Amino acid sequence: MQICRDKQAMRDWRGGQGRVALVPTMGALHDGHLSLVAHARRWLDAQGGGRIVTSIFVNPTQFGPSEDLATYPRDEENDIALLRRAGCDAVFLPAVADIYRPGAQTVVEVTGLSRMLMGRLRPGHFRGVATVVTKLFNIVRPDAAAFGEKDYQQLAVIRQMVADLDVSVEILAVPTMREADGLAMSSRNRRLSPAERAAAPVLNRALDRAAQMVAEGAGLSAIRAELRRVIATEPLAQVRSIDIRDADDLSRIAIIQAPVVILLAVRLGEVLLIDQRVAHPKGVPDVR
Ligand SMILES: Nc1ncnc2c1ncn2[C@@H]1O[C@H](COP(=O)(O)OP(=O)(O)OP(=O)(O)O)[C@@H](O)[C@H]1O
Ligand SMILES: CC(C)(CO)[C@@H](O)C(=O)[O-]
Ligand code: BAL
Repeated sequence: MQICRDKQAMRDWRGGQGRVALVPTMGALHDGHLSLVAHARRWLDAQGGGRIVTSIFVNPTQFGPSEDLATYPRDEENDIALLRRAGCDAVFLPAVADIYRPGAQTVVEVTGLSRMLMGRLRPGHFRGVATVVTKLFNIVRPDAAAFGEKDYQQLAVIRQMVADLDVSVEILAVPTMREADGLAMSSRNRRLSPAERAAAPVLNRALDRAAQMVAEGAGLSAIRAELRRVIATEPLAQVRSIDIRDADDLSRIAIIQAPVVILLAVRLGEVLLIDQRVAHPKGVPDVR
């Protein structure tokens, strides 16, 4: 596996390759990330083969001033070993100064989608994400890039950016990998205390219950109340946001007539966890 520590090394390696799929990450890798690598491999195989690049870059511009940039988990040695074992072909590990040159003035912002939901909780977050993903696409020039459905709004932002700016990268959406007790895998799970970790599967339990209610034809306010009730069974869990939106464009809905996405942001101690579930009302087939 080729290790590229700056963008020139990445470009040099990329120049000699054919088809490439990119897996953008912030490191501290877990099986969820490795499922993105496996998904990228299946996509490449279906196209006749190619190489996988995983990027590891804790992107400062997507963290707000009071967020966890300084404490974000980092584990480079283990990440490299995991990627080698997973059959990744190259890893891109740039320094912040290599990605953000002094005097840079240009940003990429998906205006509508970035200002709602997590964008309200984390102002500027999706501008940072869209900007760094654009830069990664320009450096690596991938044919496809894999993103997890766990970060549902991020996936929507990237899809919108790619469509709006005519970026010729195919976006691969990968289902959420979970621990045996249902907790969505996340690098931030490492920062949970044992008691917080024990409480954390409540997000998945609440989402299961809400999806069942959607299928049974329940209304929005009853589903929201039930989500709050289930989460309140764990006193350590503090709800930051509960949203039920159109699954395609994340727009607000008055009644549930089409597939919806249920989005949760819940704080456990210092850690903000997110999870989501797409749910289908009775009689509306899953055609997504
Ligand atoms: N459990 C998971 N299953 C599938 N994909 C995942 C999972 N967790 C993260 N991803 C995806 O991996 C990519 C990189 O995410 P990132 O490095 O931020 O990891 P993370 O575990 O989501 O970390 P964080 O704790 O910041 O949420 C994103 O596309 C994200 O959606
Ligand atoms: C897509 C991403 C790598 C951009 O920094 C990040 O937001 C993430 O890890 O999901
Ligand atoms: N997985 C999303 C990256 C972030 O929380 O900043």
